[in-house]
Amino acid sequence: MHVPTAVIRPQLVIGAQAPVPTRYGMFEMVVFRWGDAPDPETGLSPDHVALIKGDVRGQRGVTVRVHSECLTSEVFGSLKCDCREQLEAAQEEIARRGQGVVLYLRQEGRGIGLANKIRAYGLQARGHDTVDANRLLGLPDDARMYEAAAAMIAHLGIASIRLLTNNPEKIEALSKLGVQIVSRAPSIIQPNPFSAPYLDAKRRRMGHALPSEDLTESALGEAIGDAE
Ligand SMILES: Nc1nc2c(ncn2[C@@H]2O[C@H](COP(=O)(O)OP(=O)(O)OP(=O)(O)O)[C@@H](O)[C@H]2O)c(=O)[nH]1
Repeated sequence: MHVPTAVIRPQLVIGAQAPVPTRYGMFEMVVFRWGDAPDPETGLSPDHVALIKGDVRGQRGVTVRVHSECLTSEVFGSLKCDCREQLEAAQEEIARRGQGVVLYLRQEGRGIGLANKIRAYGLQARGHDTVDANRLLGLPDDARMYEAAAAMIAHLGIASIRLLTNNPEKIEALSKLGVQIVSRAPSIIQPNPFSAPYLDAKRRRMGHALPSEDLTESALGEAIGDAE
């Protein structure tokens, strides 16, 4: 699918496009530039990515994963969260269906930036959960914005989406921005002993639609079982 180079809105510009072979098959990668320059406070890059499979223009119910950057898991293999596995599962599913889009948004650490996220990890290492760690730093629980995602969906001409997410705020934010969401599909990753407290906090404190069992106990139980 060719996406014409254009200044779409004052804030959104298509920078580049090329096919990229991935371990899940071939995707078309389109880079969108959002805003003029990295935020001087956070250093956040305005470059977002659409990883496209198949023809999505004018299509309804296109499978879309709106995914926020997580350097720790996606580059370094951190086990503290489910981000990397969610991204991989989305690519895998989209490849299997032969149609869909991953929108990869450069808003690390739920929008607080990498340094703040690592500060928050320092507090989590001392027993605070993901929400309290942000608050102790004087930062919002979730600082993400989805204007760029909505503009990218509009530019790709996608009529409506089937969104892969467990996060009700993501659904609400995208809907408010005019994205037509026809259905939601869960993105459930089996917890490991390090991610279990984080997934549990996402469920209890951030309202994510995750299994209601005590994830910490079950993951720790499994890990203990494995070690025996
Ligand atoms: N501040 C903070 N950010 C985190 C932590 N763990 C992961 N993240 C960030 O959380 C974000 C997760 O993004 P997504 O997977 O797109 O969204 P989500 O809110 O988990 O919702 P889903 O669509 O259900 O996956 C990424 O930006 C990660 O970098 C943490 O402990 N603290």
